[in-house]
Amino acid sequence: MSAHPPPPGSGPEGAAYADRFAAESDGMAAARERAARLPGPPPVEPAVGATLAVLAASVGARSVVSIGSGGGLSGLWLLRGMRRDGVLTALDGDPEQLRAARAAFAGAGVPSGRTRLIFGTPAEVLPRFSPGAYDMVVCTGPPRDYADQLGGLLDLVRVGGTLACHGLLAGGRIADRTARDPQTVAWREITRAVRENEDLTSAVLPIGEGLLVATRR
Ligand SMILES: C[S@@+](CC[C@H](N)C(=O)[O-])C[C@H]1O[C@@H](n2cnc3c(N)ncnc32)[C@H](O)[C@@H]1O
Repeated sequence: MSAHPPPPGSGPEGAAYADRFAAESDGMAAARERAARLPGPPPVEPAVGATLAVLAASVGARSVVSIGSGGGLSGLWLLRGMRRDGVLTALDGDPEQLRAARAAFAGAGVPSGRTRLIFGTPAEVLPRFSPGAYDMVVCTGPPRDYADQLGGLLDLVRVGGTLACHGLLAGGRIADRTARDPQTVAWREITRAVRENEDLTSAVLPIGEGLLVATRR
């Protein structure tokens, strides 16, 4: 199938507008500043955060798992969209990132009972979670670190719930069939598994570094 030409308004100007449209709270701005001082990949762009919030709201999310808490920015966006009694479970393999996420949630006035921060990798932590018990699972870490756990992550999502994975368009290599670097290979595995899963309806949203979304039918 041939690709359509990009519509007017897409590209950098469209992306900048989408980020401006997604107004971040003071707590989010503080979390972004704190995250910028940490080593490691940057937090999600405002437009991606806002999309995560919309997805959380659209599934009436009460329970969300976030793989790769980072400094808590995506968590704050998710909490904005979740029900007021919802609980966000966020895990990260870096204690410094978890500390930053804890500070971000406290600084934004999030009641402590609404977040559960867990140190560990998906492989270590997933066995503790109940299959089918989550309205949404969000992955923002490097795909190599959870590609082999994708089945387990999908099992967490209830029928009608949503999986969102951020970063697949970073570097523009996924569409390049000759690209063989480990991150691109991991993204290919993830996108193929999601697209071929008949229990999922999926799409790629070209916002931020690319958001793969899939809803369990
Ligand atoms: C892009 S950052 C997350 C940004 C965050 N979601 C936000 O928007 O604020 C990716 C995070 O994944 C974490 N991470 C990377 N590999 C991991 C692994 N194997 N297990 C758990 N966390 C991991 C990193 O420590 C980092 O904090």
